[in-house]
Amino acid sequence: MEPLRGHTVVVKYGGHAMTDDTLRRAFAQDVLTLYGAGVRPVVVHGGGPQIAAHLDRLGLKSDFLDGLRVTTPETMEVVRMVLSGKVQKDLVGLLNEHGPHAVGLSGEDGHTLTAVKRYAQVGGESVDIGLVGDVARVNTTVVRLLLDGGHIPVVSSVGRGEDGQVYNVNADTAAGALAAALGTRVFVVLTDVPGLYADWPRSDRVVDRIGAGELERVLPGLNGGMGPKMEACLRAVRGGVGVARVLDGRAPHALLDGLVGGVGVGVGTSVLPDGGCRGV
Ligand SMILES: Nc1ncnc2c1ncn2[C@@H]1O[C@H](COP(=O)(O)OP(=O)(O)O)[C@@H](O)[C@H]1O
Ligand SMILES: CC(=O)N[C@@H](CCC(=O)OP(=O)(O)O)C(=O)O
Repeated sequence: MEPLRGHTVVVKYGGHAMTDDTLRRAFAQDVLTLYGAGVRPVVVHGGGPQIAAHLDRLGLKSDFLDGLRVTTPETMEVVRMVLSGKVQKDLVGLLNEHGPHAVGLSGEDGHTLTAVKRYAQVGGESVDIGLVGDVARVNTTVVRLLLDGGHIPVVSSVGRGEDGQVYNVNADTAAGALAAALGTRVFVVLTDVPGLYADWPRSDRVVDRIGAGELERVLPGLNGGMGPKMEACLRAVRGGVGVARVLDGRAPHALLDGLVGGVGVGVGTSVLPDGGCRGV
């Protein structure tokens, strides 16, 4: 952990690690261990399954295109409520069981994430998927204020457009953009697979490490949730992040084990910047 002392680490928290109670607690412990060791964690959380469950309860259907949820104004209300009002608050509560460490904010707050409408790319065509946003700009003022005040920022991936509209931003995208804006040494993405499969679905061999140039070449061929995830990693390392690590959040303490183990020890997939690894 020593190489990370005093450094900011952005962690995208999602997948199974978020729905299983034992894994949730292990994740919170890991974040607090990092914090206790002088690392400055920032958590950006997902919540796709929780949004789906709530939409279902309300009898609203939702589809995904290009790994992104088609978001009507009605869906957007649910996304905002579930992410900022439920998932974020539950996580902050868990992190604050032993002290007033974590503070929740949405990308809307303090113009942290300025969003711009994003279209899905399907078969070479741009398709309108409603109120889905990409991150056009990040304002790190509030996140830095919280970090400098000794807090753990917990950020929901909802953005505000310059048109005043609220946008649903994929959480991987939001996390990668925030990591790049903060210029962190490491960006960690917890997910439900061991890493990037080299030849999915034909094989489940995991890519140990991949350079930004190579990732850029394979990115258009990635589908499902892996597209936005790897795009976020690419954006992070191209934006100055030292290394992006995709780790299997189904393993308890994946975050701490991954960071302590370091790059290239067969844990998950590491995305390296063009000039080589500058992180752990
Ligand atoms: N090349 C690939 N490598 C790994 N997973 C892939 C790949 N292509 C598609 N996938 C799918 O992407 C999923 C991960 O994305 P997603 O479900 O959005 O994760 P999360 O919930 O962690 O954000 C995997 O469970 C897998 O089914
Ligand atoms: C545009 C878009 O797809 N937004 C996502 C936001 C939440 C998210 O990304 O959650 P996970 O990380 O758990 O998938 C959604 O509506 O599901």
